[in-house]
Amino acid sequence: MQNRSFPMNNILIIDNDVHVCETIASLVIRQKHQCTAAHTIASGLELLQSVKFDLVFLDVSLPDGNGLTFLTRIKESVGQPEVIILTGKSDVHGAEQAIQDGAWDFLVKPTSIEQITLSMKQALNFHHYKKDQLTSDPLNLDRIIGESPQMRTCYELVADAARSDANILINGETGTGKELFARTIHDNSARASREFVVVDCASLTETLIESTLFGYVKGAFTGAQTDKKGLIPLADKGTLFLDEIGELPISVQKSLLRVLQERSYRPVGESREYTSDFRLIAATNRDLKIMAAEGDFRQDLLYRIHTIQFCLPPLRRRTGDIRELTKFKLQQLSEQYQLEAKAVNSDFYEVLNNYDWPGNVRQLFNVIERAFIAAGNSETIYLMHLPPDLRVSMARSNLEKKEQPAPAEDAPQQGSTARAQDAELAMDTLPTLKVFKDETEKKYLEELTKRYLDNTHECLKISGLSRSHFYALLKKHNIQP
Ligand SMILES: Nc1ncnc2c1ncn2[C@@H]1O[C@H](COP(=O)(O)OP(=O)(O)OP(=O)(O)O)[C@@H](O)[C@H]1O
Repeated sequence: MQNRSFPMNNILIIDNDVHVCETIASLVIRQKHQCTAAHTIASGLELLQSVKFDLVFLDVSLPDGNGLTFLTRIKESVGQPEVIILTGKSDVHGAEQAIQDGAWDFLVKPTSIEQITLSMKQALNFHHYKKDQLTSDPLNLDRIIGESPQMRTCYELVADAARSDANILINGETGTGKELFARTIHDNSARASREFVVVDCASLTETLIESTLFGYVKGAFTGAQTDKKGLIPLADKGTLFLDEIGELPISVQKSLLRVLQERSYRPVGESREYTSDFRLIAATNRDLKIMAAEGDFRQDLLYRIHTIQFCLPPLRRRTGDIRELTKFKLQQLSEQYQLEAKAVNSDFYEVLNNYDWPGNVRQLFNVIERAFIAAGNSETIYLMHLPPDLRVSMARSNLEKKEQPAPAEDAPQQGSTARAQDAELAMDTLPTLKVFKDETEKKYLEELTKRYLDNTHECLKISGLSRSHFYALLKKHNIQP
């Protein structure tokens, strides 16, 4: 990104500390920008409704509320400004979370003048760069639904990713759209006319890796009755998508690293080496940094795959998108089943918004489809058309939310599971988090496969897992499907 100077920008400071406002205002004016201060959230929001701001400095502890809770509304206001959070030491965790939700930066008070100036310049550069890009070369995001600020931040990264040839790592819980985003990057890139090749890393074993990735020639081994092209040559001039890279056995990671470094391969049974010019996108729902620290993922492979990295937000953190996603799915279903469009009863969305959606968009779409089918010829979908198991867990989760203080945003579970975990956590010696997570995951899968014996389809629907991820987990925990 070039460091350009821009005509006068319009900057808003929302902070109840008059001294902070004056310091920032004098800086802003020295840079020949225009500045306004508001000392409460309410007065700041009122200004944002009618005036186009390019940048907002936002305090966290304001007299009428926590500034972070208004981040979304601020980013959605008319000027779609960048936001720099001003925070005290005690709010740093929340501020870090805000960065994931689309804030540009956070500054811990007291902050140096240099730091404020640098952050402001970078945010304004980015703001104008983004606007230029949007007008010059719009992205095709036809298949992706969502206008929440979190999603808009992801679209900006998609734009960067599509214009570059850098390796990309997409993080996100199951069903958040990692594959959809990977395809969208490919479709918007210079490689769009070539193949998008999906490699299911969960199924790559040591014995399969070479033949799957590189292909083989006839007679290379028993059963090789014809030549077979591997996935790496298929991806030549296109994109290689490594799905669920966190499930890749450590023994296989070294071979993969070599291919990624050299971009060359030799089909099994061939003597010649070939090269393949592919662009790499990897996806995972696991924290590869933690895995690398624990020795479960190669550090060198991690460096290799994450030149650009972004994290897709879970649905529960962008409930504002649920309505559009539901409408999109209903429209798709009425075309698929050739039925009249169905409307949704008014309290339907409220219930959907209050649920935690562990399986994210995939789970939401499955639930909508089940409700659509259950509604039969009815023109309206009512709450009673939602799957009973989901209604029970939604009701339970609603009740518990009312009874308990709100859990931390990234608390992994809720409801009865959380209670069971609470009991386990009462033990004298705590296990490592990894051991605890693994044990809980195993118990969940054992219960799931016990309840829905022989019904993989149902297991996938309930858990919100993809088929390959489900089987990878069964393999990991040695559970018979
Ligand atoms: N923002 C979105 N707009 C429209 N559809 C979406 C969106 N996000 C996800 N989906 C849909 O949800 C389903 C799951 O998406 P996808 O397979 O890309 O998720 P994933 O993160 O790769 O899941 P997993 O980790 O389990 O493989 C797909 O049908 C996809 O089209």
